[in-house]
Amino acid sequence: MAKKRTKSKSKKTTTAEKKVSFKPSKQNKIIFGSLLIVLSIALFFSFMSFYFTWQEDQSMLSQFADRNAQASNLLNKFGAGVSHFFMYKGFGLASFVFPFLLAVTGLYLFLGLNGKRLISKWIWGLVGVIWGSIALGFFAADFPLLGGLIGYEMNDFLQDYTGKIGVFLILIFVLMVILVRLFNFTPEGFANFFRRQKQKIKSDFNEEPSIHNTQTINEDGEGSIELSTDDKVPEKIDTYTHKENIPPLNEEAGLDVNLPQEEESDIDLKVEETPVEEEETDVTAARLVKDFGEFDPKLELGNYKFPTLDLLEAHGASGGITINQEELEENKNRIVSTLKNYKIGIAQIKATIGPTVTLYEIVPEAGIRISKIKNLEDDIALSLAALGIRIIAPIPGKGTVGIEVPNKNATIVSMRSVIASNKFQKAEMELPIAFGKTISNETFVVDLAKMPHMLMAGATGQGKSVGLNAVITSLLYKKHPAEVKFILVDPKKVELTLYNKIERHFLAKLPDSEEAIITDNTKVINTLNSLCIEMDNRYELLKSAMVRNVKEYNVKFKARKLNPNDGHKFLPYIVLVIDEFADLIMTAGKEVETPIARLAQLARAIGIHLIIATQRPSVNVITGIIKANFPARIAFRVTSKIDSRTILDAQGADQLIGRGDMLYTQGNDVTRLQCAFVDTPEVAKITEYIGSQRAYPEAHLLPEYVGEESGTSLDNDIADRDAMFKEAAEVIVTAQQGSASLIQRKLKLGYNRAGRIIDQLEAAGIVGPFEGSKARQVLVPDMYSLEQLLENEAK
Ligand SMILES: Nc1ncnc2c1ncn2[C@@H]1O[C@H](COP(=O)(O)OP(=O)(O)OP(=O)(O)O)[C@@H](O)[C@H]1O
Repeated sequence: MAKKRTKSKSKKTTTAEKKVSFKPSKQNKIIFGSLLIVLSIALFFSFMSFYFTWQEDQSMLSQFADRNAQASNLLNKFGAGVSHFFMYKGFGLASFVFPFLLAVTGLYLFLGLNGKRLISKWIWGLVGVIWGSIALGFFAADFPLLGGLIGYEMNDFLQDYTGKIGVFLILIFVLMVILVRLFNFTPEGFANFFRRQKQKIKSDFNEEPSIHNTQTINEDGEGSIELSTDDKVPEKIDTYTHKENIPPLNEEAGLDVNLPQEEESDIDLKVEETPVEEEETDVTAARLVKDFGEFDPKLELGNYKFPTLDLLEAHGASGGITINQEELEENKNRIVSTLKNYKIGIAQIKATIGPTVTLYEIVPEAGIRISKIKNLEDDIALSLAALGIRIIAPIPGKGTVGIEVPNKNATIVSMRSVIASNKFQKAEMELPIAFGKTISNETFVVDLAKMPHMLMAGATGQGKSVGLNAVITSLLYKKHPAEVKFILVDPKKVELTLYNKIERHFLAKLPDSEEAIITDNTKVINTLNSLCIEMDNRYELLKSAMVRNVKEYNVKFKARKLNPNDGHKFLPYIVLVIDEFADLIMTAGKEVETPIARLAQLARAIGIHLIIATQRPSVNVITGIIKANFPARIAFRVTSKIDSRTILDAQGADQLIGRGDMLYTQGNDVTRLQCAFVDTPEVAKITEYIGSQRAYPEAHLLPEYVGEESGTSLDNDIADRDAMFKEAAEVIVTAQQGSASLIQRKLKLGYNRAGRIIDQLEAAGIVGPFEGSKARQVLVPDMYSLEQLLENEAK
């Protein structure tokens, strides 16, 4: 019932929001765009014909309503009237800018382009109209139609104050502003342009010899290669040959004389050309951004609404912590008297009240050894009759010793309160996670992208699943579906199933799998290997884009500096969550450890982050290699000191009180936190809210991974070989790297075909057998050996 009610509620809100939205639909944009284009054509023809027919049509203007009266304008009375208004009474010749602006606006709407730049086009257009009409206003006495009435009046008005020369200077200044702002005019650019023109004119005198020279280069072997690249940039050839022709020998155009000089001029040429080429890509990108705006990855789900706060419960803790003064005093007195029993004097004591634990910071009297206090942990716990006492001696960065004492009545830290906190809302992080609150009741927000991977462990029932939900929820509240994708592995089959509803928004899966959430351990191996392929692909993309990490890559892609035709695309973050990692290691063992370690080592730069959770924090699960690559670790309560050491390399997790009480470390410091509580019904509501919105057609697809068992056809039948077999073999041998993704990339093939070719290469003895996530060994050392091998086969 309750679910139904929330469903209908969310439906209601979406329809209400739909009504309020004034955004025109795509169809309306096309219709309106076409109208503007037609109108602009009509205006253009009206204006054109106005110049020939205006005198005849003068008398028509007063007879607009008379159906029998006809005007000579191409668009009859409409054309005559509108043109009279714009051209005669308005801005004269400059009015032609209006049909142009209307046409551009119409095209933007018609093609559904991003209209951000349109406003500036209109502003500059209007500036141009005013400038033109004032400038042409100078000729109003002889040709009144050039500047129109407004142009004349404005010119006259300005002349009354500044005189003719003054108006002229003002116009020159405004022209300068237009040139600089609109056309990026610079004195150097102007000089370059002038120089280029000069060279062009010079070369026109030497046309014949220049043809001669190009031919010489063509005949030369190397020359022909140069030419093919030059073809794209014809200017290069021109400059190249023109420079050639500048020497005084132009009349004879002796080939031998000219060629050595080529080298000399080449140096000049390179110095000039290189920056121009660099600028070219930047200029193209800037032009694209100007015309279409920055690339917006969120556009496809432009109407996506982030989950609202009211989907989360306050858990009765919105008012903050209730301080029990008596409890505070009592604990303080007990601590002081216990220490006194052991002859430890206290100079000062201070309490910081957290949601579950209160920290008593003491400054011992001079001469007291800190280790003495540390050893009294159990005695203090006994005298306070409380579980979960932890002594931090000394507190890092402070000259004090901390004693953490659990509160009698712990306050639940609701997910709602941490999500609503300023710290989270204003967090400028790539993947912000609001874990909960610290001992001083501050919201604790960290960036998963910086961690860059996280290990979460704790005995059963201590809050691990809630912790995982808190992490995922944080990201769902902050990230658009285009920006982050989750891969969820849930061997328990019940913990993460709720996220099925957001499969087409936020989840990623293998192309051939039905379920996005992986519950079968054997399938995890394929997913991990596929992620390794994704990682390799992403590294290739980063390399070709010449950036160091995914953030820079996406910035460059958004600025349209990377061409999607070269395989570039917006790269969302991928977060792999594995619940019950111990279970996975038990069933799949080494096979998963290797790709996980590889991902953990290399994936940070390319936006793949791993979160693994386990309730069995033993050394054969959390192995050295895993630990080394997971610097961010979270420990919920564990049963033994050894477990605590396995997770954190420090004790303390055994002294936690459970129910979300946790220790977090990202290197050296260990922070005690109360994990935010998000209950299953809340997660259900959030996923329902997201799931009911428009989604992508399917879950984000990971690269296909062809496992060992699928490469069965190892028969070495030459006739059955792929048409690209030889090319692929050459690629593999040249690169000395036997990977299907290399073939895929270089030969632009699908993964399945590339996989088949790799199998055929294996059958032919060119690459070695499958070696998990590693590339196969290449058995042929060089191209010569390859040719011989293939020739022998053919015999
Ligand atoms: N942050 C929290 N605040 C308050 N209570 C919590 C918190 N986290 C967990 N709990 C309580 O502890 C119970 C168990 O939590 P949870 O299901 O997350 O444990 P778990 O470690 O995942 O257990 P298992 O390993 O069996 O899945 C919850 O039902 C809840 O009542």
